[in-house]
Amino acid sequence: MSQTVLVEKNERGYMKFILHRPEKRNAVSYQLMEEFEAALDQAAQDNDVKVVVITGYGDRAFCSGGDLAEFHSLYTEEESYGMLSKMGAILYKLAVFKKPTIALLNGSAVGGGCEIASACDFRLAKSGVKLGFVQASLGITTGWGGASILLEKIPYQSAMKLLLNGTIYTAEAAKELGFIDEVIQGDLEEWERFVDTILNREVGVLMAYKNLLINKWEETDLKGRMEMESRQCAKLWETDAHHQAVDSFLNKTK
Ligand SMILES: CCCC(=O)SCCNC(=O)CCNC(=O)[C@H](O)C(C)(C)COP(=O)(O)OP(=O)(O)OC[C@H]1O[C@@H](n2cnc3c(N)ncnc32)[C@H](O)[C@@H]1OP(=O)(O)O
Repeated sequence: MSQTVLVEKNERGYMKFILHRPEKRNAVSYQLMEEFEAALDQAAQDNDVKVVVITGYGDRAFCSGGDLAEFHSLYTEEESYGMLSKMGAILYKLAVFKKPTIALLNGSAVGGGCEIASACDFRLAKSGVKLGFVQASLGITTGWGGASILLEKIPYQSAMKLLLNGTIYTAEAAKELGFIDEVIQGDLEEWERFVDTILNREVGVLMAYKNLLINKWEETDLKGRMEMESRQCAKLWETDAHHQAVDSFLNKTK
């Protein structure tokens, strides 16, 4: 079975996680969850790593969210809660990761792909990339805690617009809403300029600032709010509206 998260360490002081399921547009499977969590642990323990960067393999997708085919076998509230809370716990770990994190949107970010991006400290996107919290159009909500995290990061009017509409935005429109920090024109490798200054800072300084956020989120029980979000999503998961929407995606004719 091939690796679903490629890990590259750069001598400049960052570690890149590359979501690697191109035939599924880098959708999140159980295997990917395991490898993603292991990569986070590896980066946390490596003192040379100052920044973690998450991106997708290829130029089509950052991440297309949960693997709709693999997770379609989860039918009931309880079955889906197991999967949702598992990835939710990993995204909490990403949100409270002790060093700065960046989502580098090389291609489409849909559904849970936007939840992963929300859990990072910064979101950079290639010009023209499409993204959206499409869960509402599938009869569910964000289920990995992504809305609770998003509400911590951008003005609530913008967050509610992204979540309630459940539609696709361009990177440029998402920047207007504050979701994307920088749109990269031309060569995606230009993203490195964004971290030039940060990588010159002492790791202790980076971690101390991050710790301020982590303390706040511990005090305001971000973890509990994310678990509640997974529970709410699980209730919607077992509705006909959701199962029909997923059937329709999986049975689409090209
Ligand atoms: C569980 C937490 C909440 C969630 O994440 S719910 C899932 C939300 N995600 C979606 O609805 C994503 C649906 N996918 C898309 O909209 C598009 O595939 C996307 C990402 C814009 C990329 O478009 P294109 O580049 O044109 O690629 P495509 O549609 O032809 O897809 C290529 C192959 O990948 C597959 N794929 C894409 N997203 C997937 C997914 N999430 N789960 C499982 N399979 C997925 C798709 O079925 C297609 O497979 P095949 O080549 O027809 O066998």
